[in-house]
Amino acid sequence: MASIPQQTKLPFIDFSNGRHKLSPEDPKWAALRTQVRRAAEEFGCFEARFDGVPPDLQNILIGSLPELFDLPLEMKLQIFSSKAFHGYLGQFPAMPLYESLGIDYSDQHEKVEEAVRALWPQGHPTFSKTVQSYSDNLSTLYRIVRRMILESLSLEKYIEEHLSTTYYLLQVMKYKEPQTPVKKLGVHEHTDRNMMTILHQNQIDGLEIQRKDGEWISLRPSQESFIVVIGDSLYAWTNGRVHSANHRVMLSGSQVRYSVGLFSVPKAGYILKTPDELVDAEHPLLFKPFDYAEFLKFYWTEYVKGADSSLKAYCGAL
Ligand SMILES: O=C(O)CCC(=O)C(=O)O
Ligand SMILES: [Fe+2]
Repeated sequence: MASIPQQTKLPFIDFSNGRHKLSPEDPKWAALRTQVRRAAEEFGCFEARFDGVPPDLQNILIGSLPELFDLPLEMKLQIFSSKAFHGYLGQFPAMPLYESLGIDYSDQHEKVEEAVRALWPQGHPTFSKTVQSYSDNLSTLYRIVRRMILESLSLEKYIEEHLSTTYYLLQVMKYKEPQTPVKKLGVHEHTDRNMMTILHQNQIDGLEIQRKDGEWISLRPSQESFIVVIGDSLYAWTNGRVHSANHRVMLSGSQVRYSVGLFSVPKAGYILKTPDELVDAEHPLLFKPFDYAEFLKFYWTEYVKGADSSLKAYCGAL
């Protein structure tokens, strides 16, 4: 196959649709779907403009993060969850700038209340409401992208199953100011393990995405934009038809960076299995069926040992 020169910029896809929710009946749906498929295949990532989350809501959420991260460490540790990578993460010697807090089922009122009460025993209605409605609004973009990818593979029949077997985790992140003109590590390079992640940041850049040819691109998303990242679970489910983007955070300067990620995560007990339609002589099965929660346990145990904790090491089929 002739090699196509790689774009140096991340694809930008505009999902904004005024007062109407974008739907498959919309005249521009098919053209957007082509862009999504191409970006998912080539980069595993793209910048999205989406007007389904009011800018105020984005600003209130990002604006509430200093108060949250200023809480004493003991309080933040309260929402440490038993699941690896959920709850409070931070104090890593290898990533000293990074701290994050995750709220499982962040589109559901009771779950958010429970997490918030661990931080503020009296409750914090503004924060709870913001988290929930941000997750709820942004999940629409997730559903649109997911539908477009499945349609582009002629696998519409799996859409409902996909949506009912994943849940949302909202992770908020803080990166301390590095105080240096030379870039310092915020988060080491990785692929996301879940299905898909939608990121938003304050105006401090730092996210970098690796192209398939190995080059790193520094992203400069506009203030209203989101960055959509495909994770290993969707890469596995599609038998490699979409790419999961390797990415990292590198920071310089004297300002604190805050970011927010909405992660769509397969529910525990659900067995992720590549549909037979995507397996043939040209596309041999890449991964055996797996339970995501079990994979995460494996990931964490192997990771702390410094061993290969990739999805391939866990359930690679080749
Ligand atoms: O802070 C960011 O923009 C990205 C963080 C990230 O890659 C992650 O939490 O998986
Ligand atoms: Fe990530």
